[in-house]
Amino acid sequence: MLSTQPAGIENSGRQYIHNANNGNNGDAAKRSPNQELLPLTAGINSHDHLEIGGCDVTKLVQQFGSPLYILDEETLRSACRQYRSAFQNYYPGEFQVLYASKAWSCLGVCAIAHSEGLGIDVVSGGELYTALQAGVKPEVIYFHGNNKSVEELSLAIESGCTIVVDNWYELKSLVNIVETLRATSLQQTRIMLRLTPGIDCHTHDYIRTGHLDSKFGFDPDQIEAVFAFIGQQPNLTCVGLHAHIGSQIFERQPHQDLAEVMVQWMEKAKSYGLPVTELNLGGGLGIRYTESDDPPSIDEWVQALCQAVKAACESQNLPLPKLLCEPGRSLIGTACVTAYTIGSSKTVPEIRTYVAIDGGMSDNPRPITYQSLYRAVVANRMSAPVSETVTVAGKHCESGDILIKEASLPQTEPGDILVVMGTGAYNYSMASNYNRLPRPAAVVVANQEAKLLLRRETYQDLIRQDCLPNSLLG
Ligand SMILES: Cc1ncc(COP(=O)(O)O)c(C=O)c1O
Ligand SMILES: N[C@@H](CCCC[NH3+])C(=O)O
Repeated sequence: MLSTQPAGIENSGRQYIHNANNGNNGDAAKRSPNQELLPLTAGINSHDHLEIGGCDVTKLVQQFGSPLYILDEETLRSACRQYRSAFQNYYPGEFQVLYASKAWSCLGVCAIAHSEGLGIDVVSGGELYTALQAGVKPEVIYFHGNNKSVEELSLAIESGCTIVVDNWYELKSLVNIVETLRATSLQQTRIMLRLTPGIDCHTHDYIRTGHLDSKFGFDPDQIEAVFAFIGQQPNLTCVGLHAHIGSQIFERQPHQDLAEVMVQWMEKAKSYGLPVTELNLGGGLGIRYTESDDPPSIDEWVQALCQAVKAACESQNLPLPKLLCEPGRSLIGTACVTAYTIGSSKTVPEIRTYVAIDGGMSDNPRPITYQSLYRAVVANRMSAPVSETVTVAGKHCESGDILIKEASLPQTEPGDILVVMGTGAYNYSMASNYNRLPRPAAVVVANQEAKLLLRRETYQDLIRQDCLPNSLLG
């Protein structure tokens, strides 16, 4: 077995692998994954290679190919446990943590989250199907979305999951569908209502959702009419209210404000006779993508949320609701890295050096979409001194296909393995086949073993859906 140095060692002058500055580097269970750059099990082995889950990253690439998503099971499980234990510590009522599977929906990830006692937030028929196929119980699946189709709503009703109703159009369609389905079988359908709370937060415009000018949810001026309407529906049980204000948030105040506003709406819903007992305050806790990112820990975030809900309920004299939250990024973001192989490079004198990798915007569209920042290390020479600032470019036919504009790296050469950190959330799930690149494989690593989570796509996969009418053949 290879000997391993802890990844938290101070590594000055070398590649940046020092994890969070929270003083807990030795004890993985206490480190909040969202405050780290690398997965909790990251280390350097005696070959000077990056190791994750006891697996040499360079060898994983040899075995499974490149690019490769590498998911550290311990980091994901630890984040799930930290969410649940924080609720146990700070919330005297019932609670349920959901994994927002939009961050990365696949069978293995849903199965891990579910095995840790988490439910699943889904936002499409495809995500719902994936969660069900992973063995997730419908009682802990919550179905979101601002334009669910009739087919999706029917699937949701038949599965028995809870539907988070987003707007009037959906509510009225739901009433009709439930009525039709009821002729054949059917219990009451559990719904929650998504409200637009009018709360702002500091994050990228595209990932803010709780401000008034948002496509999601019922506006405050519609809510009472919605409560009255639902009160008349014999087949729908409105069990609670939901709001989500945005993603990659480092402040705690917006969620505290949200708790206060939502508890007031709970009280109002009750005054219309709705049996609301559940309150879902969404996700949104940010993660550390670069050294300057400083999110609160999972524990701190949950504590703030719980205290705000308790205080609001006390002041309104309301019983504590069953409290739900639905984080995505802070559960899985840091648990995964992407390993690429370095190929060509190009120096534009006095401007920059481009170093190209064998993936790019198709496996990680976040930099081109949100100007997101990432950090990387050369995994096959971990103690090589950092000596240059280069621009890491993808291989797509697109000038904006730049993964990292200014990466501090040792001198690189073709064949080096570049590991980009923090790629667990919204990478695979937003991946595409642009330029007909096959999507990479993903492995889950633990205890020196790597198992396939997603097979690498083949060229055959790329044309699987293509049709070639005879009339087009010459
Ligand atoms: C409704 C809803 N819930 C949960 C999430 C998960 O957010 P995050 O990944 O920031 O925790 C999102 C994404 O922003 C969302 O839109
Ligand atoms: N896709 C976004 C997050 C959106 C969250 C969903 N509402 C990101 O990559 O940051």
